[in-house]
Amino acid sequence: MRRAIAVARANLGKTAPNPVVGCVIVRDGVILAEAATAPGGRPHAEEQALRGIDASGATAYVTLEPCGERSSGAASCSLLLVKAGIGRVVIACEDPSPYAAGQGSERLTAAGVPVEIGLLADEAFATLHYQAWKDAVNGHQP
Ligand SMILES: Nc1c(N[C@@H]2O[C@H](COP(=O)(O)O)[C@@H](O)[C@H]2O)[nH]c(=O)[nH]c1=O
Repeated sequence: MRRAIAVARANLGKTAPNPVVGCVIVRDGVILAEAATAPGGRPHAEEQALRGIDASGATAYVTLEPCGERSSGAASCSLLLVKAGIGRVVIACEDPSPYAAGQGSERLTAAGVPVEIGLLADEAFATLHYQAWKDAVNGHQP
C-alpha cells in the first residue's frame, strides 16, 4: 500500500475532477503492475494496471475504494477487477462519491472477492489530499 500511495503521489494535483488513486497488483510478493489515475482523471488507476497482465488470483492494493459505476457508463473498476479474476482487494480509504460509496466494495464482496479496508488509511488520506476530495463530493469548496 505504501508503494500504491507513492505511485499515486506522482499525479497529485493533476487528476481533477477525479481524486488521485494508486493501484499496485501483486502476486507471490512480485509486483505485476502499478498505475495512478491519469492526468485529467481518466483512465482510472485500476483500469490501467489491469491492462495487459494476468491478474488472476493476485492481490490489488488501491488507495481509494474502486468505483462501482462510471459516469460514462463504462465498466467500473470493481467490475474490471472481478472480470480479471483478482483474488483479493486491499483498500486504504473509502470513497464518499455516489459512484463508489460502498458500491465498489460491495460488488467485489458479492462476487466472492475478499476485501479489506483501512490499510494505511491515515497515511493515504493525508498524502493524497482526500479531504479535498471529500469536501468536493459534499459540495464544499476544497
Ligand atoms: N480516479 C479514480 C476513481 N475515482 C472515482 O470514480 C468516480 C467515477 O469516475 P469517472 O467515471 O471517471 O467520472 C469518481 O467520481 C470517483 O469517485 N475511482 C477509481 O476506482 N480509480 C480511480 O483512479
